[in-house]
Amino acid sequence: MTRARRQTLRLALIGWGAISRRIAALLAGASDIGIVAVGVRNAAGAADIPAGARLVTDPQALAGLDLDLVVEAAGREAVALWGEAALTHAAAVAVASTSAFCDTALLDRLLETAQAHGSQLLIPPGALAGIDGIAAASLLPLDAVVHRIVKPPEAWRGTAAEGLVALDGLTRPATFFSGTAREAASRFPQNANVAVISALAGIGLDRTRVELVADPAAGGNGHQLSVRGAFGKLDLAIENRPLATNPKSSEMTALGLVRLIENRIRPLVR
Ligand SMILES: NC(=O)C1=CN([C@@H]2O[C@H](COP(=O)(O)OP(=O)(O)OC[C@H]3O[C@@H](n4cnc5c(N)ncnc54)[C@H](OP(=O)(O)O)[C@@H]3O)[C@@H](O)[C@H]2O)C=CC1
Ligand SMILES: O=C([O-])CC(=O)C(=O)O
Repeated sequence: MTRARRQTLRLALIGWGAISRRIAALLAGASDIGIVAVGVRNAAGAADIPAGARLVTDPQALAGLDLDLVVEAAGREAVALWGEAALTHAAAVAVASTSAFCDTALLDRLLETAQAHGSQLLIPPGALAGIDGIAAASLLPLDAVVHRIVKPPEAWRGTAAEGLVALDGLTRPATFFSGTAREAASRFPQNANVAVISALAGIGLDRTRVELVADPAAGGNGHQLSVRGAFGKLDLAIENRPLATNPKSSEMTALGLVRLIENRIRPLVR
């Protein structure tokens, strides 16, 4: 028997900002992946979507597009607005704005929709590396997960950090927040989506500890993860180059999403 695998993955992107544009640029030469729709809330800023893609502003317009995958890279509110329609009309939905999952009722509702429609909600690694290791380790009891996020002061501008630390004129690293992953992602939805990713891979939103640091000497957006448990010890550090068009978001987030997209269609999953 020959299994049928599609020749071309039918992909929709929700949001046409820094991450979606980077994904589209990285996939430009991929003949086996077609961006068939881009979902926006304001069509005015989306004149340059990929040729052949349909511009949609209503989540219900995802119906009838025969989608294999929807990738959300729009913002926390967009997950509630687009999530259920996407899980109804596509085989899988990957969410970048994972801070939305601090709302447990929303996550439960999306999982019910996925269950009802035979689709899957995918949590990409975001700006992180090593999430596969944490998720595997969590099959045995975990004692502690600590996630330290270190970014240059400009990455924290326009966020609640401004009320906690004087970002201008910092000469040393300043740890301005220490708390649970749920608190971190709720209060810093543009900078701490990753806290939800490490938390859902490991010991959950209320047991994962997060520290947020503004460091004038930081060469990029850094993530330091420390995991302890019955599996052993995991320590990792990654320093990501920010996206040129959004210093809050890392290049790695787009790269991780491209890997996820390719793995949905390529014969070799890596
Ligand atoms: N998981 C992770 O590790 C990471 C997650 N992120 C998250 O990914 C998301 C995208 O990041 P990035 O591309 O850098 O952000 P940008 O701000 O560059 O782009 C977001 C885009 O989404 C659009 N948008 C906002 N709301 C909606 C909506 N309801 N429907 C459709 N489009 C909408 C905005 O359009 P406009 O405002 O013009 O309407 C904007 O063009 C953010 O939530 C960010 O916090 C980022 C980095 C890492
Ligand atoms: O890109 C990063 O370093 C992480 C990020 O912005 C987020 O989690 O929202």
